[in-house]
Amino acid sequence: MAAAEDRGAVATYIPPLATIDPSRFGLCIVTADGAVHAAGDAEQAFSIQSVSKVFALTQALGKVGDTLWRRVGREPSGTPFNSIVQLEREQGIPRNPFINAGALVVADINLAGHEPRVAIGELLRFVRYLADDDAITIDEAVARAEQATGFRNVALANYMKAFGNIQHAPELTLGVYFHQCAIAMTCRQLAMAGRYLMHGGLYRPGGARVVSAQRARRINALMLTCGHYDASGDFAFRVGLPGKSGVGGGILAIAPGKASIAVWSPGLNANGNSKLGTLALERVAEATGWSVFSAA
Ligand SMILES: NC(=O)CC[C@H](N)C(=O)O
Repeated sequence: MAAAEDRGAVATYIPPLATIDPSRFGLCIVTADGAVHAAGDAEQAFSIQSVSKVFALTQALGKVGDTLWRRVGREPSGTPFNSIVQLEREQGIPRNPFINAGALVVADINLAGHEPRVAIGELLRFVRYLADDDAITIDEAVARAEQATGFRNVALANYMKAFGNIQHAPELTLGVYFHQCAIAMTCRQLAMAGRYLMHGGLYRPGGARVVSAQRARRINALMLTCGHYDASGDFAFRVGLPGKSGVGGGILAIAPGKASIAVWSPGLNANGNSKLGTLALERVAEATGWSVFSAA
């Protein structure tokens, strides 16, 4: 197949991300039988950014169950990841847990009256467990940079606080959010961490239950409909898999019952999703027939 020339542009609004080499590309596929297929820079750690919203949502649902949906919607937003416009009309209830506003409410739920480091530590332990890898860390430089430059997120948190949908001091909730975005993982670690979503909520076939089958199904549904913001429709059209992107250039995609796939290429398209990563997933889905809309 032809090599893709245009890799998109790296995110520059978070300064450390601006320095990442756009020519990097990694792919890892963990299939249902546990086999791991890695290619390119699959062992290189990158900032998972908004991919963390999947794990944070799973953690928050574990804490408060379906009462979470009183504070966060389940509809695609049709707006960019950092948009504020719907919040005024919709009384501070974000459309879904994968736009920044929704992820901030999820972070507020995970904070649960503790110090931010408690919630962060809990999420990091959860991700390490899912990936079966204690080497996963948080990139403090990225977290600090987001804290220093994340004015839109500060605005979102304060705006929702005014509606009563942020319960802690906004700076504490933001601290949780910025640190979860700064988790660094390799494609291998990310694909491993996504296994519970391919196995109907199980750690591995016959293994421990991470979430109920219903919850895994619902998280996958949200990834399909909302995981790529205002490009979620296009991602479903081209790839046909539940997926969650991040501005670090990573995407986690799930083929239920078949595979957990992580791809990383730092160059982004206009919607802030990995350009080459999306193309790679499109080709993987085409070659394997894994689209959830396939007849097979
Ligand atoms: N889409 C993303 O990955 C955005 C995450 C980033 N930390 C932000 O809040 O802006």
